[in-house]
Amino acid sequence: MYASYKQTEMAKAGEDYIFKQLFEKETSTYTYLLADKKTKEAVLIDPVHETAERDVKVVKELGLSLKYALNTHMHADHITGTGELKKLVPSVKSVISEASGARADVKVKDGDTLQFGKFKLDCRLTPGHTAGCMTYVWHQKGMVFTGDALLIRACGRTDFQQGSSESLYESVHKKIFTLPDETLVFPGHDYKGFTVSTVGEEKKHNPRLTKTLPEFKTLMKNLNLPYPKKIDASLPANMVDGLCNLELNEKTV
Ligand SMILES: N[C@@H](CCC(=O)N[C@@H](CSS)C(=O)NCC(=O)O)C(=O)O
Repeated sequence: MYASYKQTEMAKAGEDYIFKQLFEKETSTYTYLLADKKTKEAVLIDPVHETAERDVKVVKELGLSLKYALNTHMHADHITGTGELKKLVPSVKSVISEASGARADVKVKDGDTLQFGKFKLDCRLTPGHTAGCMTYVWHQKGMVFTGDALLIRACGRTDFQQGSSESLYESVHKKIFTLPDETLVFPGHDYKGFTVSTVGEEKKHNPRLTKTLPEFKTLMKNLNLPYPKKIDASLPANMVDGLCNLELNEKTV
């Protein structure tokens, strides 16, 4: 039984935070908005270029101040919205892992934290889908944003961008499955209509990650997925925050 989106929405009512799961239909991508209700500081995780204006509208309607726009990794299927967001809200800082090799205002490493209001996101490097995949853990609210490392009842493919099924298996088992079972899992995509899972559910029912490592490696080798339709445009654009002409203030935290 899945923890439902409604349940997540209900959990926030009357509390100290805002959480929204937003969807981009063409590439089935989830963008997440998290905010401190009191200080109004907010972050977006995995915004998409085409829906950046929608995201800014929501941020403004809720009276929030967008501090960071985070990428979990260098996406191959869509252009990130972080560059477009920086145009619309110039104070926003884009974030990606240092290991991704991509440009951003803030480059994070394993163990770094990102603060918004009284809240913190813990950065956990989870390579495998790409070498620079970062999972963001919101311990205070028992949520984890897994990007494409762990999908609901699936996981990210490992056949390009320095993908490695062995690394992915280790990343998920050591960095995600070690979180408390009740932790809500919010992935970067869903292609089947799922919105949220839990660590406990995925540990028990994920048809890929419950296999042994040799079985997992064989399974991943034989996925035979077609390349994402937008890969040729996405990879070069995402090296530079989704745009080619932005001033970036690169730094590490
Ligand atoms: N058809 C989509 C791409 C679908 C795809 O390959 N998704 C990736 C994540 S985005 S690179 C993936 O890892 N999928 C795993 C799976 O099991 O589906 C498109 O053309 O954009």
